[in-house]
Amino acid sequence: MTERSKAPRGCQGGFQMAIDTATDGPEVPFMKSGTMVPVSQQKHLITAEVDVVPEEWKVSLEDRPEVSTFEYIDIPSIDLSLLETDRAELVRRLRTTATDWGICRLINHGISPELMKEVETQGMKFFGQSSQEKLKLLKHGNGNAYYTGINTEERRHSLHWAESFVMKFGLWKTLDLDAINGCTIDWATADDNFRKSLLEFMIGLKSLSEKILQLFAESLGLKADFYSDILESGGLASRWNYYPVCPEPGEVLGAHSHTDPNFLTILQQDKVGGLQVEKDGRWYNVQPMEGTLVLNIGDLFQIWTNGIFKSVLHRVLVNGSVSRISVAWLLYPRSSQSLSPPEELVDEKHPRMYRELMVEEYHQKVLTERLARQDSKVFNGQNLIDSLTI
Ligand SMILES: O=C(O)CCC(=O)C(=O)O
Ligand SMILES: [Fe+2]
Repeated sequence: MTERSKAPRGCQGGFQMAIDTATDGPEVPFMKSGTMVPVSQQKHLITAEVDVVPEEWKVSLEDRPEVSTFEYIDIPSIDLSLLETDRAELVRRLRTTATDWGICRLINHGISPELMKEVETQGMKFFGQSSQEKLKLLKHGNGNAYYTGINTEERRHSLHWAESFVMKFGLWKTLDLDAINGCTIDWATADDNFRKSLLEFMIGLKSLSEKILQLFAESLGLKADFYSDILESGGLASRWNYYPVCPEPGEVLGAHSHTDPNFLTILQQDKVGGLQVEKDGRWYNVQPMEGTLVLNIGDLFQIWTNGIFKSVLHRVLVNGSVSRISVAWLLYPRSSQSLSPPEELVDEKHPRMYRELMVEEYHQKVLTERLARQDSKVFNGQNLIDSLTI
């Protein structure tokens, strides 16, 4: 094994498998025949280099965003400074948000504007590299850091107008500079100062997550530390998304509608906008607001709360004049975590909704489902969750 292909500590076994499903996100890893074509034999089309959108990349008519029909309703904003002044109100708001929307904007979350700026700047530098440089980072085997942004002629479904860079940092408890070095070793524009900033960012993210997990537990009437083990034996990954300027923005999507198959996602987006969420059958824009983060509930959280919290369906529109970047931080419980809801969430009025399963099994199902799909629709976790209903 060469130095470069060494896996960062902690990224092994069942956890690795679990993390694979979610970090691939909206990406659908199948080819025409249902088998993967080796990367060396694929005909690459780099999204950013395409002038005329090929027909097969276009989304079907019923999935095309009709911009003129959007209503303006903002997603809820949650101000975490309420922690000091009115904790009960904060808990109440978080519960309503997670139940009604599955998504909110976090204000006063504790991560500094300077660190957020650094993440955005470095992300732009990464995607600004030449295609040649980025193609060196295509996924080979079980890599813990890889680039996706190529589309191949073999694919049948309409493709995402996006490039991504995924890093699987491993377990929270072993998250240190070594883990970051392992994931960024081939990131040519990254330097040690940036790696230190990334570690600082993740420390901030952990402290924010600790607070959020406690508040969510309280909002459900559970012990405050009910979810705390996630920040010990669970893990963290991130997906850096780049949406190049698109010559025909109304005909493609940056990400097709999907739910996140992990537990919780914390998203940083730049000021461009494009993220939309579904609520009661309608799509709403998630307006960017400088310095804030977006928090969204994933599939595992919905199952674990007996369906009280909602894994939100979302998608990304692209635009014709400016590129966009976002960074999604993905939280996972350990693979062997049972998703049976605690007894406090089950009673006669609220019987168990889903059959018994563990994180690992859910992620296996996601992988199987993704590999099996041959039509133009991208995998939607809500259908899979529905299939678990008792
Ligand atoms: O770019 C965005 O705003 C959302 C990205 C997303 O949904 C994802 O990475 O799962
Ligand atoms: Fe997502």
